Amino acid sequence: MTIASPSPLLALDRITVRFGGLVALNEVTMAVPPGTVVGVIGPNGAGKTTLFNVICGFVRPQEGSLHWRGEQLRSHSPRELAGLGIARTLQGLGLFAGLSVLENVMAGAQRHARAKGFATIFGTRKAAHDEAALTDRAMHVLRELGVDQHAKAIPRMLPYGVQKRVALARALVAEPAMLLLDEPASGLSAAEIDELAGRIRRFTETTSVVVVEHHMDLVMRVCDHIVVLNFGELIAEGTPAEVRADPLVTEAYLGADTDTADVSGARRA
Ligand SMILES: Nc1ncnc2c1ncn2[C@@H]1O[C@H](COP(=O)(O)OP(=O)(O)OP(=O)(O)O)[C@@H](O)[C@H]1O
Repeated sequence: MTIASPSPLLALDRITVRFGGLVALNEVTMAVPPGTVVGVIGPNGAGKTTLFNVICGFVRPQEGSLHWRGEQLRSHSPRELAGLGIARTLQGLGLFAGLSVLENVMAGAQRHARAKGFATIFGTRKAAHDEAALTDRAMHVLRELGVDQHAKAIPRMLPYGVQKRVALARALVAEPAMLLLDEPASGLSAAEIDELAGRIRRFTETTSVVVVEHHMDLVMRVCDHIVVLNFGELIAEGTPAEVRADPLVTEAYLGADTDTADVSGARRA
């Protein structure tokens, strides 16, 4: 498969974002075909988060266009993502502190239900039925991610890796056509990253995934296609093997001050 496959779910065409005089993204073009994992990588300040925010509708590009399922998104907002079939996890976990794990995940499902127009009217028999269905669905996703035993817990009392899975469950419960993951590996142990890699590959049975990630090992293992940004420019793209072999990519990472500068994809101890 190549990125030029017909009918991508999401297509970005020459997206340019400027913050004052700074060009955070310069004519970046990329596509996300159905059933694929697309990675966005690049050194610090390359424009990854800005790209993620453009897709989410947090940042409006000055130039260029986005198409979702062939239709142009002119001024979508983050609130409209669920209705489009897009779910996201953010760098911060973004879990509701006062809600249990199950309630957090149900909040994700309710956002989806509202977006689909199944408004819940509390106190009716239908509402009780909807509530039960949402609970079932939320429990099912928690079970799939191996954290259902924590359903009644308050998230902050749980290990960070478990909280990350809860945040993932909250995104997945909406049954998105596309899942946006911002640094899903950050703060996880090597064993947890292994598990996450397997899980992301399994997601492609039902959803496309866009992953913005510093952790090179994860990106190289899970992505079908990788887009490399540097100073807002798309400097390389291709399969993990192509990106790994691209001298421009190595050059961009040289001097990068993080331990993620190794683009060989070799696992670090
Ligand atoms: N709201 C903003 N206002 C001004 N400049 C911004 C804003 N957001 C990002 N930038 C700048 O745009 C450039 C790209 O930033 P961005 O956060 O997208 O990079 P990144 O690749 O996600 O970096 P990192 O890996 O460090 O998170 C940087 O120079 C950053 O300082």
